[in-house]
Amino acid sequence: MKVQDTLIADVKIIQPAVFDDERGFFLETFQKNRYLQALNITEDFVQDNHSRSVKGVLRGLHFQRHYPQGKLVRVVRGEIYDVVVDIRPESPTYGRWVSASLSGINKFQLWVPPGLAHGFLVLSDTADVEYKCTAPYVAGDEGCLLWNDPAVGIIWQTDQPILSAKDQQGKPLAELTG
Ligand SMILES: Cc1cn([C@H]2C[C@H](O)[C@@H](COP(=O)(O)OP(=O)(O)O[C@H]3O[C@@H](C)C(=O)[C@@H](O)[C@H]3O)O2)c(=O)[nH]c1=O
Repeated sequence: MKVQDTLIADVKIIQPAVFDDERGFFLETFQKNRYLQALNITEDFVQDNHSRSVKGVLRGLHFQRHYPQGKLVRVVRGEIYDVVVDIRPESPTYGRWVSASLSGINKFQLWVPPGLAHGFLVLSDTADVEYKCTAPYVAGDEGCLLWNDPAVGIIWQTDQPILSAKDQQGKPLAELTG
């Protein structure tokens, strides 16, 4: 596998080794020792998630305040524009964002370290997204950064995404702390 750095030091794009043959393909989507070492992950994964969304859905930008989750994200079918925002006030890249195109075709993965905000826009007719988390979901601990906060300036590929009621109430970066 190849691990690509991004401008947020801890956020990595992973290109797994894919073995194609006449039957189809095979890949390892996680292997504990290799991934923990390559991504500098110190915690175990304790939860796996799967969501399906239709084209134009934007989920995010989510984080948990007291129980931050590291997330290893991949797309089984379809394509997403996956985005991470550094919301750690003490970080040298505070307020910066990075993106990656993840699809069932490229099989790329994105490592989102604990404490950052994560979200994605669905580019294909539907997208099945699976991700491993280093901490369990804690309802009520969730925070939501406003997807189009001008202070962050994410370049999305739509200006009218389909949002949940919760995600329409996301907060600007400046209001997340305190
Ligand atoms: C995230 C989550 C949701 N749920 C429930 C709560 C709710 O009834 C329903 C849908 O929840 P949400 O609308 O929060 O789902 P969703 O918008 O897909 O939330 C996810 O978005 C992406 C971008 C992330 O990074 C994830 O960590 C998570 O926050 O599923 C769980 O039971 N466990 C979970 O881990």
